[in-house]
Amino acid sequence: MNKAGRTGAPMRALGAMSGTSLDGVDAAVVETDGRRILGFGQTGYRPYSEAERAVLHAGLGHWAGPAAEAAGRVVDAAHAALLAEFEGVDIVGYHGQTLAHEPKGRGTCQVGDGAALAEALGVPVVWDFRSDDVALGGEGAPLAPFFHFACAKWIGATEPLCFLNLGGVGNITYVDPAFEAPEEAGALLAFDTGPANAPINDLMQARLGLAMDEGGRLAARGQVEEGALELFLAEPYFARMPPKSLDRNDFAEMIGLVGELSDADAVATLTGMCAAGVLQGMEHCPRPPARLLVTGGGRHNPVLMEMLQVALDCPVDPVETVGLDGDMLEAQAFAYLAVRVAYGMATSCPGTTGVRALVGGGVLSRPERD
Ligand SMILES: Nc1ncnc2c1ncn2[C@@H]1O[C@H](COP(=O)(O)OP(=O)(O)OP(=O)(O)O)[C@@H](O)[C@H]1O
Ligand SMILES: CC(=O)N[C@H]1[C@@H]2OC[C@@H](O2)[C@@H](O)[C@@H]1O[C@H](C)C(=O)O
Repeated sequence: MNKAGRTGAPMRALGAMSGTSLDGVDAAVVETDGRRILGFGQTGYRPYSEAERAVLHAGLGHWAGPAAEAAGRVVDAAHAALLAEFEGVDIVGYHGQTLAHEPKGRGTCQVGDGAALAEALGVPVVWDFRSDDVALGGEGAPLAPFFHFACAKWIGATEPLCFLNLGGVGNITYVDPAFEAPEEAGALLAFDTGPANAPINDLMQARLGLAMDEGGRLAARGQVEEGALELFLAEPYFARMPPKSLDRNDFAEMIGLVGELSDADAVATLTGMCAAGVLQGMEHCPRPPARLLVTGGGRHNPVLMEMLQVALDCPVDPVETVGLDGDMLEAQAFAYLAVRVAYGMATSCPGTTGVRALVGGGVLSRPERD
């Protein structure tokens, strides 16, 4: 930890994310003063075993109780093992695993014990990033947008652009880099676009015993079923104005919409639904973005990328095109956000989560022996 705790002093922050795909833990170092990105550092990945993934799956939708506690133990152990490989870290941002998310209802639930991780690593840990935002009337997600703003500055963007994350769920951030700071009104607009890879993975698993549609190869052989796509787009979520957010399984019944289709047509249609949600969402951008930069595993799916590119006037590229790491952007985001929390800076605002005021969410736990 930066012992002085002086706002503005650069820190070496380590962020860790266990995403909705339940594939594993990503970890990455960012050097930052909480405003600017000063550099990127070491990255790491620790996949969950089949048995661990089953425990996490069983925990989805649970807010407490044995299933949630078992998931928490898996998440804590995987993070403790992976993060111990990193040296010279001042602070850790520990997102944990979202088990349930109902911002306008029961709240939001990420398992992972930051206080225990701080003890295990001997480093201060920021965790429980989303609860304060939800308590203040926000969606609690997405939280990466403040980091996307810093990324836009880092790549020297001068025109408005969008970052699109295609994980289990999709989320988009419109950034206007003409603003000085992310919390200024108009600098950011962000929201979840709809389901992304989660329904594709779930269908591949259920029908073929495969984890994903690798390279979009099955979707490439199928046709999008327009009737199912229309029913999907009639979901009230798409008519709602942003900001708005989703739980991983909010659209689980979509698999039913493609239940009668062949494997190839079903996966093509789910892929089309993911793209359609993004395209629908982009209509909310205050100005047409100069480009769409795609992060998350969906950028490896050429069928999905092509569906976006043919429908949009601006270039659609993976974030690697501008020197960013699309496998690590979310982990880097929570490294960056941890420093902001430690310095008492905002991590969300009305444009990103719909919260009424600026919020600096997150709990800071220091180890006893710090
Ligand atoms: N080569 C590939 N071809 C097709 N799809 C891929 C490929 N690689 C990854 N994916 C998809 O991306 C998913 C992983 O994406 P990612 O790691 O961004 O998700 P996540 O971070 O867990 O989710 P979220 O951002 O919603 O929390 C995989 O489960 C798979 O569906
Ligand atoms: C509640 C929750 O965990 N939401 C995740 C999820 O995964 C993608 C999308 O839905 C996004 O809203 C969010 O994660 C990213 C990291 C975020 O908060 O920006």
